[in-house]
Amino acid sequence: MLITLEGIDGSGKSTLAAALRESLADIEPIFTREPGATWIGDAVRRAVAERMDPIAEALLFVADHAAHLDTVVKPALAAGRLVVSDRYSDSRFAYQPAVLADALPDPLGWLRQIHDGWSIRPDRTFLFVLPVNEALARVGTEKAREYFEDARILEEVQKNYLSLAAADPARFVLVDALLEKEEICRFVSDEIRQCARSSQSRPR
Ligand SMILES: Nc1ncnc2c1ncn2[C@@H]1O[C@H](COP(=O)(O)OP(=O)(O)OP(=O)(O)O)[C@@H](O)[C@H]1O
Ligand SMILES: Cc1cn([C@H]2C[C@H](O)[C@@H](COP(=O)(O)O)O2)c(=O)[nH]c1=O
Repeated sequence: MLITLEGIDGSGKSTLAAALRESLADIEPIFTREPGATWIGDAVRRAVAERMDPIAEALLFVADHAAHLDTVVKPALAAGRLVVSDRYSDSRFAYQPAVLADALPDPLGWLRQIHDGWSIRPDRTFLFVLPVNEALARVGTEKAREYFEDARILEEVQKNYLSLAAADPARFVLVDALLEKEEICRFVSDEIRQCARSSQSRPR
């Protein structure tokens, strides 16, 4: 089973992933992330840091996804493991249209087409939702900000995420990211366990 965690920068995904390592230890999930599960992830981070052309940047994110599926996700699913990915294809569908609007007539359509036929659809996606100003306050100003960590871009990204969730309510579960970390972890752990039980009892 494939679980993904999505949401704007600073919404609490990595914090939850760390907490799930303990709360789901008995079912031994594989924890992974995009970008960064492969060396292509390093190239993506460089592209973001250098503000590369948005089409080149989008294609690097897609290349990272393909390598991530090949080296981590597919082998783990084939072995019957639960996979939890901190960011996945919905990050592309929410972020890249916010920076590709001037480059392409239909960025989301283009991105969906590129993923068609080979990507794997998650079984459940937890979407962390919180006000952009709170997310930016959490990210802080100590480290140099990536260009995505900007109020205007993140407002657009969050709007895109909410549209994706509205179009696919059977897959998306909205998480109130303003709740206490412990409460979020309890809620998501329970949902994942429930989802794992129902996928085991479903006829194959
Ligand atoms: N529920 C919460 N309440 C208050 N603060 C939180 C909560 N969850 C996470 N934080 C804090 O917010 C900051 C950002 O959290 P985190 O790094 O988990 O976000 P993220 O979604 O993984 O961000 P990014 O996508 O930029 O990597 C951290 O300092 C973390 O301790
Ligand atoms: C997978 C993916 C990520 N991004 C953006 C989102 C973040 O601003 C950065 C890096 O991710 P991190 O969780 O902060 O480490 O990249 C994106 O624009 N498109 C994607 O597909």
